[in-house]
Amino acid sequence: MRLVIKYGGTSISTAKDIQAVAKHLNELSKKNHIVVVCSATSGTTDDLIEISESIKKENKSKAEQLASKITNRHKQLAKQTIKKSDIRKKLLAKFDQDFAELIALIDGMVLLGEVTPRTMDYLFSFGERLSIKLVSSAIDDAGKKSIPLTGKEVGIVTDSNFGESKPLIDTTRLRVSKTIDALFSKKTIPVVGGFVGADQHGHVTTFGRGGSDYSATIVGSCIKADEIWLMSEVDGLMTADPKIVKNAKLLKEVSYIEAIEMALFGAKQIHPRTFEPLLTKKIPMKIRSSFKTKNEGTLVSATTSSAVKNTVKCVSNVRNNGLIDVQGGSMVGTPGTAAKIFATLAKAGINVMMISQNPSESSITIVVKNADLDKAVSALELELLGKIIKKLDVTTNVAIIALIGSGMRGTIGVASKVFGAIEKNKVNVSMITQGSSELNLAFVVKNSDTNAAVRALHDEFELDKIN
Ligand SMILES: Nc1ncnc2c1ncn2[C@@H]1O[C@H](COP(=O)(O)OP(=O)(O)O)[C@@H](O)[C@H]1O
Ligand SMILES: N[C@@H](CC(=O)OP(=O)(O)O)C(=O)O
Repeated sequence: MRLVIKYGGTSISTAKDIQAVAKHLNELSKKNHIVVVCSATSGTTDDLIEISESIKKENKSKAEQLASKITNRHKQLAKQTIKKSDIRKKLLAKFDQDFAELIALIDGMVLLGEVTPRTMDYLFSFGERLSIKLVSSAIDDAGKKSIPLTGKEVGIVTDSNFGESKPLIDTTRLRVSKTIDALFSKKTIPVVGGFVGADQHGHVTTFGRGGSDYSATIVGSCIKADEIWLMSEVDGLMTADPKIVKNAKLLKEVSYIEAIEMALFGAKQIHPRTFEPLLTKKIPMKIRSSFKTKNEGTLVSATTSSAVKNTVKCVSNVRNNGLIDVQGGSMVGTPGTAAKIFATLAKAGINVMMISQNPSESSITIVVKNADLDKAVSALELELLGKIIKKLDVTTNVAIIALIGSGMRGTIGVASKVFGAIEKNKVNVSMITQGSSELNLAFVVKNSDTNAAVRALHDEFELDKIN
């Protein structure tokens, strides 16, 4: 089989885990052609983001401090993970080159006072540059031939939308399949850095947070993989975040459309575009535990043969959003109002997570990420306030709670069950929507009510008894 196996940061953050991953890959490579895709080690991308924040605040010493934290963590991991001294020495020497470049980059950014989306993507790419070398060296150490490749080196070509790029899929397919086929014929295991690509001019780009999942499916579709596995600390897709609901159950099978809804509403922090490359080729994906390798995890495919007849399969949540209530008398019966609002937000590059319009048409409520709130409000204020909009009310720190499951389609009484359970828990709901496909029912609560709402719904729909 041709397999693409992606490891999240949580699977490659201790020497013991990296050694276990290398051993597992060694076994798998005896019968399969494998491509490994790695995220940065846990916390590294967050540290790199903090470096960019420190540079913006002209705090160079904080940025350098964070860079040495990353350096020390990786050197320590290299020393603990790699047993053969020649492999370890080579790895440490390569790390030294990367660290020198990271410090030079910080110097340059501070000197120019330049923290543009392009320089940020270049900075953020260091996490995966380091992790692929570590994992590839561990595979060599375990006795197999391997090579680390950044997204750019493997041939992932994207547009120049830094921070949220998309692949130019035909160019990417040509380049990636050529690189990987050549390595397969030399029995070398490619370890590809997730999250990162490069535009047509060779400038490093990223896919946005969680983007390594997307890298795995892009590579998988380019090489016509038989299966793609996403390995992480959890057993698979669960009926709710196991960190919130202790008795959350593993979902054995879900369809692509259900998985897309789950990703959009925060389940397992999967990148929302992850499933796109799989839809036409119908490549099955498994979401599995990197620690319990015998477990099958969750199968995500075009159809589910599953016996799971539950109306609802998952209660997911996305915290840290902002709610904007757009009001204005002249919006009533004025065609094109909603279009103008969304065009304004789209022009400002804002991703709208949820929308609802009050039946009297006098207000439209929009949910965006907290991080986009400032930009969204100022765009609406500049372009539309005093014209079609009379007033903007803003609430920060809200969470979206979503119930997901294709069985909800046409099922009567789901909403009343939901709001009955929520009311019993004294949680206040500020906005409700149902997707036209009836695959989800989503509503907004205060961040601080998230756990109570998720647990109440998990109990109400008896998801701990899902089969
Ligand atoms: N429905 C869900 N099923 C499984 N995990 C979930 C779900 N919702 C949230 N999670 C969380 O997703 C996390 C795993 O995703 P992620 O952090 O992306 O892993 P990695 O970095 O290893 O790829 C877990 O820590 C888990 O708490
Ligand atoms: N390192 C990137 C990409 C990624 O996908 O990470 P993870 O698989 O650990 O969520 C991030 O933190 O966003």
